[in-house]
Amino acid sequence: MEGVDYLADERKKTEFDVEEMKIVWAGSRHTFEVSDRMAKLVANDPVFRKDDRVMLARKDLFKNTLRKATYAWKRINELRLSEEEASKLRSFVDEPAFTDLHWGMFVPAIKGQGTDEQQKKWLPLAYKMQIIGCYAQTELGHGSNVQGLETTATFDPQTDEFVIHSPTLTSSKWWPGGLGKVSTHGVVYARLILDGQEHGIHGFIVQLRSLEDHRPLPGITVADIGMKFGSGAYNTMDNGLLRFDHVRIPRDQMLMRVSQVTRDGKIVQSDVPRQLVYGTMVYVRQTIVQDASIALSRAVCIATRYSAVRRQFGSSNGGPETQVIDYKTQQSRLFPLLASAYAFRFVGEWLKWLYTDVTQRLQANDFSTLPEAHACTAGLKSLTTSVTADGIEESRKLCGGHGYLASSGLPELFAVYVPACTYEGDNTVLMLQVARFLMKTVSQLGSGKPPVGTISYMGRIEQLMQCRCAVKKAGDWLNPNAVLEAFEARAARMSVSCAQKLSKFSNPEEGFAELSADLVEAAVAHCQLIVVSKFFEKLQQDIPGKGVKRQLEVLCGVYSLHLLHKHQGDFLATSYITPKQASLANDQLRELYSQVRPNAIALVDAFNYTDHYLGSILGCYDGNVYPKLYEAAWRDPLNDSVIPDGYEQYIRPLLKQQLRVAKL
Ligand SMILES: CCCCCCCCCCCCCCCCCCCC(=O)SCCNC(=O)CCNC(=O)[C@H](O)C(C)(C)COP(=O)(O)OP(=O)(O)OC[C@H]1O[C@@H](n2cnc3c(N)ncnc32)[C@H](O)[C@@H]1OP(=O)(O)O
Ligand SMILES: Cc1cc2nc3c(=O)[nH]c(=O)nc-3n(C[C@H](O)[C@H](O)[C@H](O)COP(=O)(O)OP(=O)(O)OC[C@H]3O[C@@H](n4cnc5c(N)ncnc54)[C@H](O)[C@@H]3O)c2cc1C
Repeated sequence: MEGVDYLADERKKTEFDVEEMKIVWAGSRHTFEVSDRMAKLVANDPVFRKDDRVMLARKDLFKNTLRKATYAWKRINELRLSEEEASKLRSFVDEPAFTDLHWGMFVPAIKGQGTDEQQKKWLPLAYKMQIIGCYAQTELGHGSNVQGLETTATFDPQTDEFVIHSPTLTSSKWWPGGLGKVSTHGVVYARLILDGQEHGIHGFIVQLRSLEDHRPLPGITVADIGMKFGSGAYNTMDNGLLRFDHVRIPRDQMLMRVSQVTRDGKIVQSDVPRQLVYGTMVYVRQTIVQDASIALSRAVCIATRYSAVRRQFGSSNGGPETQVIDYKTQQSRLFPLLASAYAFRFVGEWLKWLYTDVTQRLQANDFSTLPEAHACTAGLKSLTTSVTADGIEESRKLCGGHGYLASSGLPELFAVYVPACTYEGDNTVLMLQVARFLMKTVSQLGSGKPPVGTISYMGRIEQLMQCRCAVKKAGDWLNPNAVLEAFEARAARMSVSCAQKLSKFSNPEEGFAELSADLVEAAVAHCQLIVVSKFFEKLQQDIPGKGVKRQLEVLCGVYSLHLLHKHQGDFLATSYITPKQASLANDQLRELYSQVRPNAIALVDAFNYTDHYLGSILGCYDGNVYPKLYEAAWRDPLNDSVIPDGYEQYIRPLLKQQLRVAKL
């Protein structure tokens, strides 16, 4: 029935101010208002419809994305939207497109690695989209190992140019988004060669296609790499391959903030550390952490609303069956994901602050916090995307059979999201970077340089190695200090244990390789500690609104205690807690689930997602799931006719043949 809210009874149970929670989720009233306005603008514009997307073949899918992306750009200009509004609008269009890489990597690469003059030349063109750019780093043979890239940029002093070349098949650029069919330019990463000497990997702005007729420029071979995981999904994006045959570019198209090449072919290193060539990746990893909370909250919103609508078993005297959300098993799978979405939102907010802070310091030539920023962005990108990808799949299972329907929105969300575990750094490779940072920190303890920031707990290493958990009853696990000490002791002890094992190897690199699985576990423990501690820090802030802070405390408890329960092997093995204390943590966790239950629908309403953005019948705001599923089935092209295409050709002859067999 039109206009009836089937979740109204659920919403009546709410114990907190949802409108205020929306502000907390958005980050500020201003961000909430911008988001809300942009989401509605997209939802109310028929050009941005997306319910037909899963039916489209690749070429139509791609053209459809071009249409939407260019229409979005037209609206951005017509409405004179700010950068913040434009970026929100693009995200609510909710379709991976070349514009993600243009705005998300090409522009930041020029901003971060270009000199002032280079920025002055290229950014205005990019801002007006008079050129469209991509980020061309990965090659067919090398992705994770950036130092192993094979594309060369050889300086020719005769002509004052670089010659960009792909010497082997494996040096072909492979994967860059937007490259396949759209980009006119790319920031291309290549080995710098000066007078026969190699000088590491650097970024170069290379024009790829003509601005007149879009044909590849001489010496350039470029194409799409082909279909990817899932139908629809990420196939809206033209990930590309690219080969260079001695392509010449002017010397001033090498991005020269980190190192400069002079007219006579000499390299001059600025004070800036060489790792800044990787700066765009640090920036993007930070944005990916923010995206993780969005993707996870979408899945959780769908699974929570549907779990309140769906009923199975437990009917007595002909009354309604039990809502599946009331099953403790459903709660123990769903509520930790709900809590994780909030936890990732807050750690993402903090990481954005950390990134802004490190950027300002870099501008003032203070490079001291760069290693921590690298470790935090790498580790949190890895942790949050892994949990989110698994969480989307778990949400699909939480919706039973209907979760497998495309109209649930979950299969497409999963297919679009899951490469986040790989792009911008494979998650294991990134955790190993965190492990290196941890081992370096442990090795420097006692050197007089106290660890700071997220690693400062290591400064209390002696206390953390010896302390024992003081919890005596379940309620003691609600004490933030008890929880924090548990996570700190676990992380510190796992790192120290790895460091001790490493010290037994005469070759540290061999030791690192041999112990890498343990090192990844220590890095995960460290990253989980960061998320838990940033959640607690959020709770220290002034949070207005009836019951809002209380709900967040409950979610923080769920987040930390479900981790403690899941990883109790770590906590027990490092002897910080006893089996009894582990069991008390689980008792407290169950109690917290009961506190989440009446607020579950309101907690996902606080994400403020429009039905358009969610793109899910199971997650629709009014909970009127069954009629919508029934109607959607009839819209499938297969139901255009009662007798399917192919009946005469295949089904009828088959049935006849079976008759003949039966007669024999
Ligand atoms: C329903 C439908 C819609 C649903 C929508 C849902 C929403 C989803 C959002 C969708 C968004 C879509 C957007 C998609 C965008 C995709 C973009 C993807 C782009 C890419 O993938 S670009 C390519 C990225 N490539 C990588 O990340 C490569 C990974 N490898 C590396 O980073 C390095 O090579 C590695 C692993 C760090 C090793 O480098 P190496 O030089 O060998 O380094 P060492 O280990 O020797 O370390 C040397 C030294 O440097 C320090 N270091 C390393 N990296 C950095 C850094 N980045 N910053 C600072 N310092 C760094 C390292 O710690 C070492 O320091 P020491 O002090 O120990 O010497
Ligand atoms: C959808 C998508 C979009 C992308 N967009 C872009 C783009 O716009 N621009 C761009 O330049 N690139 C892009 N990429 C490429 C992406 O950045 C790389 O695929 C990614 O960095 C992983 O590198 P790889 O493919 O070489 O993986 P590999 O390194 O080959 O990984 C394979 C396996 O080896 C393991 N492994 C590798 N090294 C180690 C190690 N040292 N120790 C232990 N295990 C290891 C990994 O954990 C993994 O299990 C994109 C990729 C995808 C999937």
